Amino acid sequence: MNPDICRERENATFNTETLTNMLDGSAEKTRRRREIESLVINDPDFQHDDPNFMSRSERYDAAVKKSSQMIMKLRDYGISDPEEIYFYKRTARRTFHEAFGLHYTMFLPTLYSQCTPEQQKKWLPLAENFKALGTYAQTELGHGTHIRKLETTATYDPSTQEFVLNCPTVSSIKWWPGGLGKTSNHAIVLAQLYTLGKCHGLHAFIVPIRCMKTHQPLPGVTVGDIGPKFGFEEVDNGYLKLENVRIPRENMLMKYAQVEPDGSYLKPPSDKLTYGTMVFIRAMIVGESARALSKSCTIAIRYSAVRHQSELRPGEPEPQILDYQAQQYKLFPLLAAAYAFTFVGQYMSDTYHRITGHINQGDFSQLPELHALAAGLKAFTTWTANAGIEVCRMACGGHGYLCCSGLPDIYVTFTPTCTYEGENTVMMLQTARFLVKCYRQAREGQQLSGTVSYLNEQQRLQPQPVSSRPTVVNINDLASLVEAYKLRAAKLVEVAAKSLQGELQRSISQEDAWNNSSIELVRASDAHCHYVVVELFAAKLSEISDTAVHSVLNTLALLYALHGITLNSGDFLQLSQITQRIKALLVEIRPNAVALVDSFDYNDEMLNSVLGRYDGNVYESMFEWAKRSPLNRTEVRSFIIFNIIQKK
Ligand SMILES: CC(C)(COP(=O)(O)OP(=O)(O)OC[C@H]1O[C@@H](n2cnc3c(N)ncnc32)[C@H](O)[C@@H]1OP(=O)(O)O)[C@@H](O)C(=O)NCCC(=O)NCCSC(=O)CCCC(=O)O
Ligand SMILES: Cc1cc2nc3c(=O)[nH]c(=O)nc-3n(C[C@H](O)[C@H](O)[C@H](O)COP(=O)(O)OP(=O)(O)OC[C@H]3O[C@@H](n4cnc5c(N)ncnc54)[C@H](O)[C@@H]3O)c2cc1C
Repeated sequence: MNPDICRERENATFNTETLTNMLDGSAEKTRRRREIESLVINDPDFQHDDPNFMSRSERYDAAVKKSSQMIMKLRDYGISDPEEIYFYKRTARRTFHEAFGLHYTMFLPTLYSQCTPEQQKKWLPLAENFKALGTYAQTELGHGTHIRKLETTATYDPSTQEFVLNCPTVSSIKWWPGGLGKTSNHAIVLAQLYTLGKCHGLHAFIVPIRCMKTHQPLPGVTVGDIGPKFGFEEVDNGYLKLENVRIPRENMLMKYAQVEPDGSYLKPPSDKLTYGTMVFIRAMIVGESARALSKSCTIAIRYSAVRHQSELRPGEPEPQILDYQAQQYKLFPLLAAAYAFTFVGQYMSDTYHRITGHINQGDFSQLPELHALAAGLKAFTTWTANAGIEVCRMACGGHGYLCCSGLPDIYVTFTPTCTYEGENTVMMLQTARFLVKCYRQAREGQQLSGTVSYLNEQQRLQPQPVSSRPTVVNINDLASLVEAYKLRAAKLVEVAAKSLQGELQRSISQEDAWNNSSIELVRASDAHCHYVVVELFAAKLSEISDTAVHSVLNTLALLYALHGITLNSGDFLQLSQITQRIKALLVEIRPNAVALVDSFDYNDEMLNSVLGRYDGNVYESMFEWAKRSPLNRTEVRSFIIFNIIQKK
């Protein structure tokens, strides 16, 4: 064990196991998680070479093999709890995605949430036993964001009681769905529903695309892989062109909307229920932001504890780079954000399941807030985590640029979360739409609830414009900082609403007024989400009984809130002493930095990083890793070069 990293652990002021248990929910949950992870770690079937040493085809084949092995092994172990399956799979997958990913994350959830009981009886056994392997085909070449304009059509033929699926133009070709290129034999296809000559908008259909016996594309189906991407090497994101493909009427997901045998259409309680799977994934992505950022912080902070570089005081030994204030200022606010997003991810998942429980009982009243919250927090946390992973990579110097650091793979795998499942700017504008509506309701005296109730508060407190109020902040008191974030959010929502109003008074259209206020609208959503994150971090602290853990997390929460103020000082009165206070907090966190990342409890196999190894033996591991590179398997290439040189 590296002596530096041992010393770091001796200096910690709290028990990492206590914090790990808190993050897992209990000591028993930690035990069980580790037990499941060890099933993968000790399984020779999952010991393979680094995918970075493989070609794309080899990586795809290895990923499909691993997906199949996981299915068999989970059955053999009798692991069926979704959370335990997730622990098992994320340990086996490490940083990488899997070709079956969309089957689990979107195909199955869509069947669960949008099929009638009869349809579930038919499709769930097929899908749960992987006979029907599916993806979620919504995006087309011409449209990803604006789904009301998707062009694929599903036209009902009452004479045969079938839907005819068509991609009428090049721009209507389905493009991007994960697992579509080679893996899936079915797809949930989102298409414009036409029946009795009328278009009823976007609906979901189960479309067989490959033969379940031969895996060959079915008649009328053109399907394939869209080619190499920035990352996601294991995932066969694909294209799908449907030409007069007929499916039975029963293949339209009819929990909410129906087409009768004669072609008559029964409308759903809300036309946004078809969008439900996207809300689910957005809500879950918040937790993924926490995991990507916490893994990156674990790697960068452990490495910074063992890396010695430069000279702090002449004549003294080279210090650990973690002792540089500049290095602490890069990493510790991200460490604080990783903890904040971990708690927000838990809140978002709980809120999603609570509100969808009400929706399943027919109460749709909280759907707008769920959509706004999931959209905003997905955008807010992925933007922060995406930028943070790059900061962690660069904080590791040249070695951070090596694949064996794990950081390039974390980055290229995580970064599309800012685009897919709702492009982040578009998501922030969706949240803004909800906030402006709530602001107007508060102005009219309506009582708001949930995360927007502060808009009532600000109206009641003082009627004059929020933006004119002084901001007095006690920078050592988290409750006071939460108030500052609340006031900032209220102020920026008011600025955006007033911008819209001003544009409308110039008598331009609602749509142009909206577009001309987009900058304020996005900033209002960002401020709202930032307030929600700070508020939830503070609320979590009140649940912690262990004084040592409470103290270290309180320090992190203060750092997160104060650092956020310096990043947005234009919105807050710039409090000159904040920078000094931040410096003092960095010093406070320094002795606990390694223990704080240890508490995330990532085993080396999952972290997949020679820089972030638990034992800190970085250099030895890097050299061993490099020697395994395929380029080093033979000397032939240097022989070729030798020949070229001889010939000159
Ligand atoms: C941007 C919008 C939301 C706009 O939708 P629209 O129908 O044009 O609605 P609008 O006129 O803006 O607003 C009308 C109204 O619809 C509401 N609404 C919008 N979306 C939802 C929802 N999901 N749940 C509940 N309500 C929703 C809005 O809040 C509006 O409500 P309001 O009228 O203001 O009361 C939509 O086009 C959209 O969601 N675009 C993003 C598409 C997307 O997320 N694609 C993901 C494809 S799958 C994928 O990427 C997989 C990733 C891979 C992986 O996970 O591994
Ligand atoms: C790795 C990956 C996996 C994917 N997997 C799937 C999948 O499994 N299934 C699936 O159906 N799709 C999938 N997608 C597609 C993904 O959902 C879309 O790419 C995403 O929804 C963004 O849509 P777009 O590509 O059309 O971007 P665009 O909307 O064209 O975005 C381009 C720019 O236009 C801006 N813009 C667009 N509309 C507005 C607006 N109203 N106001 C302001 N600015 C706007 C955006 O902010 C952005 O800056 C995947 C994509 C990726 C990268």
